[in-house]
Amino acid sequence: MWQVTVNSKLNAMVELTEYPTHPDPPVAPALLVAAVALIDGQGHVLMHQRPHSSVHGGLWEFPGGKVEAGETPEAAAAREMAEELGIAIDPAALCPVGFASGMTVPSSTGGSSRSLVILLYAARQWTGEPQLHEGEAMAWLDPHRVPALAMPELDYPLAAALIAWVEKNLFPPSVERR
Ligand SMILES: Nc1nc2c([nH]c(=O)n2[C@H]2C[C@H](O)[C@@H](COP(=O)(O)OP(=O)(O)OP(=O)(O)O)O2)c(=O)[nH]1
Repeated sequence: MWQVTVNSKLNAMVELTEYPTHPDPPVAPALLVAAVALIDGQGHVLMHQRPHSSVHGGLWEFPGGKVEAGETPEAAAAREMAEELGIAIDPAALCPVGFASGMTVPSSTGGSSRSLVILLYAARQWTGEPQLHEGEAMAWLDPHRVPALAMPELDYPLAAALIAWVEKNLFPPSVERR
């Protein structure tokens, strides 16, 4: 009788271990976004207003976008600068400033929310004059004014990281001022 009880408990444990009856739902990998704080000779940062038709439409952001499969975040940031602003930027000239992590807002077409990580880089060297290709507007601002903008939630910690970064003048000496 004792043996039978032990065996049935063991069987139950094996069953629980090998055949979970309530598996966790699959979790989509985090969406990785690379964004850039372009800093001009006056120490102003370029902020970009998202297209009204997009997620967070009309809010201000650091220009950038999703890292695509097979791309490094730096290469993605450089590609987005060309697509959104028409400037060429050397991925090696991007300096990491900080990151923010949260969840995406569900899309208006019904997509569900997923994990989102935004990497913020700073740059003060690029080729060409930034022009508006996709957004509603752009503006050069003292970084201390950025937190007063209407932005997606994750941009507030990114703005705080940028302010701390510029106050400490953390650009490596090799990255020359524009
Ligand atoms: N680029 C950028 N995206 C941001 C910021 N803050 C923030 O929450 N996001 C979110 C909005 C989106 O969920 C996601 C980036 O999407 P995106 O629409 O800019 O990316 P993308 O250019 O690759 O867009 P698409 O080609 O898929 O249309 O990150 C920010 O400061 N810059």
